[in-house]
Amino acid sequence: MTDATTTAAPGRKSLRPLAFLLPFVRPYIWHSVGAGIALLLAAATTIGMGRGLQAVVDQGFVTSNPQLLDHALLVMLGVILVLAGSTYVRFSLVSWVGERVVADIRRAVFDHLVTLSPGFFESTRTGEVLSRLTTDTTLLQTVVGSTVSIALRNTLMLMGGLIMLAITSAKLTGLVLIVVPLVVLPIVILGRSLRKLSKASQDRVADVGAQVDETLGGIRIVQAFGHEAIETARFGERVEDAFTTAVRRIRVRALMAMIIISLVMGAIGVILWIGGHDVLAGRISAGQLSAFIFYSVLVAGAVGAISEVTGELQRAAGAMERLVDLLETKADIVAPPNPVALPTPAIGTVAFEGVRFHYPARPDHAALEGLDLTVAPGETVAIVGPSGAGKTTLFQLLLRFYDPQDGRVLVDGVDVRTATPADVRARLGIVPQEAVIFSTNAWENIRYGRPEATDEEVRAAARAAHALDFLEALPEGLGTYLGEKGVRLSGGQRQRIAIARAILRNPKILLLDEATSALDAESERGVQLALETLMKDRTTLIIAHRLATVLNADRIIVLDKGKIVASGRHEELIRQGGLYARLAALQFDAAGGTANGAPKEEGEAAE
Ligand SMILES: Nc1ncnc2c1ncn2[C@@H]1O[C@H](COP(=O)(O)OP(=O)(O)OP(=O)(O)O)[C@@H](O)[C@H]1O
Repeated sequence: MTDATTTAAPGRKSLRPLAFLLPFVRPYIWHSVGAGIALLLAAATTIGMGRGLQAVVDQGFVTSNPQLLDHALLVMLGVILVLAGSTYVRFSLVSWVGERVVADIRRAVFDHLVTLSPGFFESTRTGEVLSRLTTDTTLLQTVVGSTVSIALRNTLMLMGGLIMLAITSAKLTGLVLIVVPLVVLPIVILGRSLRKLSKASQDRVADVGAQVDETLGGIRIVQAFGHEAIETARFGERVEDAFTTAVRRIRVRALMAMIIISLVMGAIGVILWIGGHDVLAGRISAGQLSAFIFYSVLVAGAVGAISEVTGELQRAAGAMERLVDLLETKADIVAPPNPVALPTPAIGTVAFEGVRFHYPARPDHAALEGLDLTVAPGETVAIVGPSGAGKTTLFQLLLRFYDPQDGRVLVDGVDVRTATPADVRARLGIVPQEAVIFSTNAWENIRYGRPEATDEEVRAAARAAHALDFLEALPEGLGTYLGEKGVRLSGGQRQRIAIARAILRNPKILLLDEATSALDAESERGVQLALETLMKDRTTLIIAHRLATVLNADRIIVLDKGKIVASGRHEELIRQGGLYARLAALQFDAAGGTANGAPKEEGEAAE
């Protein structure tokens, strides 16, 4: 398939990425073969019609034979039936393959995307990935589902038409052949700039998508800061950019169509004039000239159609190139060839040994610097430290979203780099500061912790997380749709769902990032009780923001600039003075020691 289109269109090299479609088309080879046969049949029938026309003109009109006209009509009807039937078969098969291939590509790209490490998504905008999965794949669908077949059909018409032209009149065909390069040359030249403009145009559309994603994603902040007008103006600019780029592409495209039509039609006019003289001089028959015109129109139409779809093929080649880029992006975090099995049953130990780490985006800034930490099974370690100290980074390394540049991270005594990431993550449960809620109901959101859990287990987890009461009070109980990203829930409710999810997962090691946002006393108590249930009999690392948490911890470690600067129990550390005492005075109500331990500091999240 691809080979034929490559020969059909100029700019061979630029269409090469379309070859990556082949593995996706291969499973549906029989559909493609069927479509190919239908295509051949339709092309042959169309080409045959020229001969019929010649016969009717020469024998029907010139010899005034009405019977022959009747015959011609019957043949014509047969031809129309074959043409219609084969078009039906070709269209349905080709479109089916187009849709199927795109469905497969979308799945392949998405399947691959979810395996890429978070580092990739820091350097790639979600809007761009989104546009690749939607716009780029839709382009490919047009190509596989119609453009390729248009290009193929017209290539056949072009070749068949040229052969028939030569048979009908060698002299006139010679003239046509002089014209062809004249037509092809501008296509090649303009086609190149069209390709560049098409890519630019798609990039601008991706910008538009990215902006929508960002603005709507942060709509509350946009409105809270009164940035509507600024966002509107910025969006307006993006849209206008996309429009201007599209207009430049359209101009080149229109110019291309105009040049081609003038050249082709002009040439046909000249040929008609010469051919007309030949008929008058008796050198060829009227039927021959009719057939010649028929074939010329066919050939011109084919050249026109090919030039039309060339741009589309080139755009699709660009789209395929971008998709292949995505598909070929290697995940940074993969299982080693011979992964070490973690001990069973799980022990629940965690260790950092001389860990030095910087984020890929900031090679000059160490997020963790020679960090050593060992956590015993069942121990609760509270991590405190100023903002940016590296608390969250500890979790990211444990979950193996990144690998440290130096040192080792161990879970149950096994270096996480030597084990399968999924095995390591299966031992860990995480409750992030901002609970992630998916746009579905509570059943699905809690079951995220363990997809095979029964309804009863989900309810039990919700109960243990002190979430069952409020969930059952929703209009449709646990089946109530929670809104996109859980917008229909309060902050505390979202947290309790995240806790229920972790309870259901039942991990040996818990990673908790306490919310900084102040909750009302009732919600706070619910979350606190839920956490206590969750932490029972597990190793827990908790980024602490509440007094109750640090008071209950077996050990507190104080992190500053990626290093552990102190560790011990609350009273000890307060006695020592230093960073912890200062932090505690600021962050926890150390002096008053309120029962719920709500931080004095106001939370960042305004929800
Ligand atoms: N994805 C990232 N790319 C580059 N640098 C990062 C990234 N994430 C965090 N950092 C940097 O690494 C350092 C440690 O960040 P980390 O998120 O671990 O801090 P933290 O102690 O959890 O802070 P907070 O209490 O504010 O959440 C900071 O200096 C931060 O700017």
